[in-house]
Amino acid sequence: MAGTEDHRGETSILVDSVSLTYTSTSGSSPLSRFRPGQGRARRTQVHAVRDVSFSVTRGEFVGLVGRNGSGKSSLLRVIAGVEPATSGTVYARSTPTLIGVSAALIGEMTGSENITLGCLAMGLSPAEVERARPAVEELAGLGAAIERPMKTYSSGMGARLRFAISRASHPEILLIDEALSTGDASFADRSRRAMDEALEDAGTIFLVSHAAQTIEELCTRAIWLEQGRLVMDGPAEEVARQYRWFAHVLAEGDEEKALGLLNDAHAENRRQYG
Ligand SMILES: Nc1ncnc2c1ncn2[C@@H]1O[C@H](COP(=O)(O)OP(=O)(O)OP(=O)(O)O)[C@@H](O)[C@H]1O
Repeated sequence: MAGTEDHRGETSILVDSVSLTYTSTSGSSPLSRFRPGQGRARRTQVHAVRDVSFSVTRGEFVGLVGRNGSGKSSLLRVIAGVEPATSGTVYARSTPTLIGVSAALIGEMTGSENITLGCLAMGLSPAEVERARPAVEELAGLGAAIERPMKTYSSGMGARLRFAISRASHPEILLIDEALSTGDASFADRSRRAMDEALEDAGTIFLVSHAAQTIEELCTRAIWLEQGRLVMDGPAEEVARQYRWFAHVLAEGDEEKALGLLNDAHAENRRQYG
């Protein structure tokens, strides 16, 4: 486009030694106060993200992959700024849009009304909302259900609407947490096109998924987390291949071998990418 500069290659996000520790209190029930010595609450800590560092440039599509509880969503929430890091810093060139959080939608309202609400919440003016509406409705692909209250939608339909709304503001940095896995095949197609457009805007996309295949098909780069630590950061195909092998070995019950693969991948990553 005339007059637009190509910003590809510029750093859009820098994650510098980020850790996130959740502290929760457990073991105290109001009734247990009747029994002396039993009412003391225990504080437990979960180290969800441990000393993770990387930088991402514009035009990159980064997949965060790892097992349940490996820290993917927590890291995404820190990048989005909805969860403060316990230590370390995230520098972002513009405000990242996290699907599902930015669009604070209301179940009693129709899909159409929620488009208005979600777009206004992302900072669009009423006129911009009306201009964006046809594209949002097309991407969400809900047909006549767009006039039904959102609480009547399946979780996949809700995810589609949130994804479509989040694209309306053309954010430079888009964060997606498993949204795609809830869509059907035709939605997957449309969302893929929407993501290609986002990358053409010289944007940056993060996608969280357990599925190595999704990461491999969509992303240019992948970051593999295990117990909050960065195991590997590299080309999506290579990371997905090694993660898939690790998950397979673990599913077979060979924990020793899985640990060996984890250590090898980590060592290889340090050797190649510092
Ligand atoms: N609000 C919270 N309070 C306490 N612990 C939490 C909280 N949120 C997440 N955790 C813990 O932090 C760890 C990382 O969780 P997180 O949701 O980031 O993992 P994940 O890789 O996204 O998992 P999944 O693939 O299952 O969604 C887990 O041990 C989880 O139990």
